[in-house]
Amino acid sequence: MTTLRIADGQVLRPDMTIERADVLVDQDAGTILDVGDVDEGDVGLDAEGDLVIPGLVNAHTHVAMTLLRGYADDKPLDAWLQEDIWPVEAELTAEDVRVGTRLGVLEMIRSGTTCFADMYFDMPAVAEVVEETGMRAMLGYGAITVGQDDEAARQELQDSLAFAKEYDGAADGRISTAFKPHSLTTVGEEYYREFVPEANEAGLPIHFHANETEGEVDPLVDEHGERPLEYADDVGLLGEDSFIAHGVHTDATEHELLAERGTAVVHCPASNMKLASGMAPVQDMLDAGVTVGLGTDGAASNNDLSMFDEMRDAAMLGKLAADDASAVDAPTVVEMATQGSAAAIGVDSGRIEPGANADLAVIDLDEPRLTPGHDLVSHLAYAVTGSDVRHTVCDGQVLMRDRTVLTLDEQQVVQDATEHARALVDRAEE
Ligand SMILES: CSC[C@H]1O[C@@H](n2cnc3c(O)ncnc32)[C@H](O)[C@@H]1O
Ligand SMILES: [Zn+2]
Repeated sequence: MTTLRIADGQVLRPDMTIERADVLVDQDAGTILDVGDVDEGDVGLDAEGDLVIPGLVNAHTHVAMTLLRGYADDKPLDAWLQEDIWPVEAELTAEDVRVGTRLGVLEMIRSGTTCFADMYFDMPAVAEVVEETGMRAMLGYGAITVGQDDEAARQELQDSLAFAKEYDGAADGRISTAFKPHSLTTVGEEYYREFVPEANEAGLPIHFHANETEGEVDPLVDEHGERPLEYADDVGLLGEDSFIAHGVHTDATEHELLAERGTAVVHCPASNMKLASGMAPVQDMLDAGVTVGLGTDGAASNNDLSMFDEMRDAAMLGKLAADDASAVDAPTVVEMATQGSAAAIGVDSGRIEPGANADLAVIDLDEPRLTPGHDLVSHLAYAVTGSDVRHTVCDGQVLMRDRTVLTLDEQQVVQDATEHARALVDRAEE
């Protein structure tokens, strides 16, 4: 057995306590073997003076949108998508998606994220990047039927199902998949009624955007005579493995429904603030027993993929939404970015315990901004930034050692992304 010992760090345990310990990893199985005083195995990563945390789980993103970072800002969701994003996305090639995904994965590895849930186009290209970079991911093709004739609409949903069936378990099990219709408003009811049973029969999780803006709720209520998530439940979308993105404009009835069905919510605070979509009632959801994870959404509505920024935003916005400074506290957001996100997307990561996936990040605490160290969980939520991450490990393999990413050529990735982004925008503006 090949092992990796992460020695002498301060380790964040699943109950949000911190203890000095070594972490021993089985690199063949990609799992954690032991946490404590471990003598066996050579020291693979020195973590003395560092904080060892579970790799962060970005539970909702569109990674290749890194190519559109800063392309269109300061608009609400509908105008942003329709006037700027969808026209340029119509010009995307599979190579653009590959290059943009490499840039996003580079950013994530550098900021301690080891797993992400992606919904986008050209998903085989995303899967290739996951395979080559050693990340873990939960992938799905985002199907949209509005504006399509019946044949094209049905093809969209078939494509989403086919990708999910073909790629589940790829990259030595690091890829899992879901059926991912884009949203409750961009996929017609008849298509949900036809294709959701097939996804359920195939045992596929389902992921979609829901209740993101106030403007989308009223038309859904008018059309279906019930709250959006009641409608989602009627068409079979709310299962135990399913997870929705955003859930900003949700009420108590919907929280109860989500908790009953075991459907998780992925909170995307930065995107919700930037697009002025609103403040999700996160503390209410948690109090109702809903599993809540955290996601960055795409880099064009954030504008980065750092889960540390997302934790801070979630804590700050959660307090404003609840009008209560004690709401969505530091341990809660750290739990959301680790165990909550992992549970939402169905991966056994997000906790440093024997048996769990060996997905870890090591944070350098030797930084004025992180001094003094009264409470390291508070630091994780409010003070650590992505650049404090020193080592990143996924599936037992070291992806970044001493701030050098080992599975990507950083300079090449940045150069390719710059060129592809420029050419993409030129094509769109021709
Ligand atoms: C069909 S692939 C995914 C699709 O979603 C778009 N998108 C990016 N951010 C958001 C958001 O906040 N709400 C809804 N849709 C979003 C992305 O640009 C792709 O077109
Ligand atoms: Zn999204």
